[in-house]
Amino acid sequence: MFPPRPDTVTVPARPEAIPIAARETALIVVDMQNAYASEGGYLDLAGFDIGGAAGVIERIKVLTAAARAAGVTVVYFQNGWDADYQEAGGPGSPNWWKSNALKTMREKPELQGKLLARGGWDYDLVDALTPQPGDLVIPKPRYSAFFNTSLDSALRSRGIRNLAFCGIATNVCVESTLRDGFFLEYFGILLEDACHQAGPEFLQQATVYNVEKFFGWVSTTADFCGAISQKEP
Ligand SMILES: NC(=O)N/C=C\C(=O)O
Repeated sequence: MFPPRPDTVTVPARPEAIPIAARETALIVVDMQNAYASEGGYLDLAGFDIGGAAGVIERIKVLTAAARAAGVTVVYFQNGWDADYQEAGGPGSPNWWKSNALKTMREKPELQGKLLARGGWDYDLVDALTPQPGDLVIPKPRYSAFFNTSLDSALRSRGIRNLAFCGIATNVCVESTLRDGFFLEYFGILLEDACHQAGPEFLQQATVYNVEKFFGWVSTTADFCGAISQKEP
């Protein structure tokens, strides 16, 4: 049990409820780009099932509205690189070997320049999730948003200590960023029904287990929105 704090609301979560203050909390919307959530985007073209994306978009709409109303900072990530893929790294980077977007473009040269390139449709956030004034949009070149980005400074300068995660993919960029946040002393909350995995369903369960047991807390859209909508005492 956390010691009681007078200025917090309590988010129902596993393994235990977690107290948060809205002004010390960010809703982290991971990579809700056409690449990850739209038919014809990178994940779809690379053969991943994006069937869960539509439901995730609907829940993120609810989360972002509740967060803004409660004074929780909304942060959108956009994953990808410059149009010439300099930032993706060449064969000297493990990213060049492991990125399924880069591999797909090497296998299908007609896609070259189309996947995850800044300025293109694949890189854009889905139309249904448009950042509003006051939201932050942070580009990121690797799975973890703490690497080579302004994220840590942006959070620390605002006094943010708690990160509630939604988006795609649970087992890649969501988990990578939540884990790195743990090492930087951020409290990570995975909103399990507002995330979707890249790959088989057991990967969603694996991340949920990892977070609940080792790296943070697991909650839901309804429980998080219910908690932040209460007035802090
Ligand atoms: N946003 C993500 O979780 N991305 C996963 C894979 C990739 O970007 O290749």
